[in-house]
Amino acid sequence: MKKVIFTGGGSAGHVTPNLAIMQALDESWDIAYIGSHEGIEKELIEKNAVRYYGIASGKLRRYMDRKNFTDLFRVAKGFFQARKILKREKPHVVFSKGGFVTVPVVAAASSLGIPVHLHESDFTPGLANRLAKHFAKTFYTSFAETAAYFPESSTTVVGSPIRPDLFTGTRQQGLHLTHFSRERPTLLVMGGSLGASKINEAIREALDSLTQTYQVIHICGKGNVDPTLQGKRGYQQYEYVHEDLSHLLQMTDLVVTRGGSNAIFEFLALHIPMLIIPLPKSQSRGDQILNAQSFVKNGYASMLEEEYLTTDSLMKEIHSLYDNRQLFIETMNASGASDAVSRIVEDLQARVQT
Ligand SMILES: CC(=O)N[C@H]1[C@@H](OP(=O)(O)OP(=O)(O)OC[C@H]2O[C@@H](n3ccc(=O)[nH]c3=O)[C@H](O)[C@@H]2O)O[C@H](CO)[C@@H](O)[C@@H]1O
Repeated sequence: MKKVIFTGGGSAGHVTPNLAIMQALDESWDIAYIGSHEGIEKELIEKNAVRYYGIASGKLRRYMDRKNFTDLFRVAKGFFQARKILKREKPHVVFSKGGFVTVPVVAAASSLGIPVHLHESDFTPGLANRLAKHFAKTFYTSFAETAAYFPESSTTVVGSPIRPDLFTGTRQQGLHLTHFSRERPTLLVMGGSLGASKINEAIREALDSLTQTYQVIHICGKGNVDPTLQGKRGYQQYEYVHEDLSHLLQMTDLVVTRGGSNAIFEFLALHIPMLIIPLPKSQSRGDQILNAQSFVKNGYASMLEEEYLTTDSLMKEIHSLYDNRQLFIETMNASGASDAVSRIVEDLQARVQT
């Protein structure tokens, strides 16, 4: 039997592309997963009935912190745990999606001569993938420009691996779940898989004005549901949405989102006009700003930087996006998004046959 081990975690963006590829592999494949003990990947993968191994994982930081020392030990521990799992499982190939937990896994795979395929979702590679690339043989990117960071001869621009079931929702089911009307436009707010407190605050401050025009679905992240707003007319909150997301997307007319690569490629594939409010440089390496700028340049999105986020600017941008929605939809329609999943699956098949 052909065997592949997937790895990736820390946030859903490092897991959902793995899920997309797993769903496309036929029954001739045996699949297992290595992630951290407590990350979101554990829940998302176990829900899909895939064999899951947790290993120790440490955060890799670019700055001085006392935890760097203890985390180095955790990474080393993770390496030996991963090696033991890989020796027992003997996969033909490891597929790595990024996130800190993947570094010891790909290092262990490389030490055992197991080929590693690696996918980078963001416009510029994160620290984990910058380290992991030294242990990988084959590279994939979502953005064309990102290929420059990897060896030319073994890198392919494939786009983002999107879960096939995200395309199978129905508007009818979405309306049923939300109890919304089919007459009014629906705005979906998605602040990244872990939520975005700044976006949550801004949306709630603008809620009375927003609900005069739109019905609002707000995915606000774990622990961020506001109980005082439960039952408010035209407003539905969710911490995180699993398989029902496809239905909510089918009834969505426009979206306000963080600049996480997977989310914005999904909206592009579904032709949903988007206003991106990227995670600012003060809280990140600025990758979401680059993701967003690339989408704005291509005419797929508009962008509002967090430092300019106020109730007024938010309302103005949302109305302008809605007024110009047809233009965005036509540009996204013409973009001809590539089929990342098929390309990666073909390569995995070929790897096992060689
Ligand atoms: C804070 C942080 O470090 N964010 C990073 C993280 O974002 P994050 O984890 O938010 O990742 P993305 O926005 O790329 O992807 C989120 C994924 O979760 C799914 N989803 C989300 C909410 C929900 O309720 N249900 C659901 O299924 C989305 O459909 C998508 O597939 O990884 C991305 C991909 O490397 C990066 O671009 C982001 O900068």
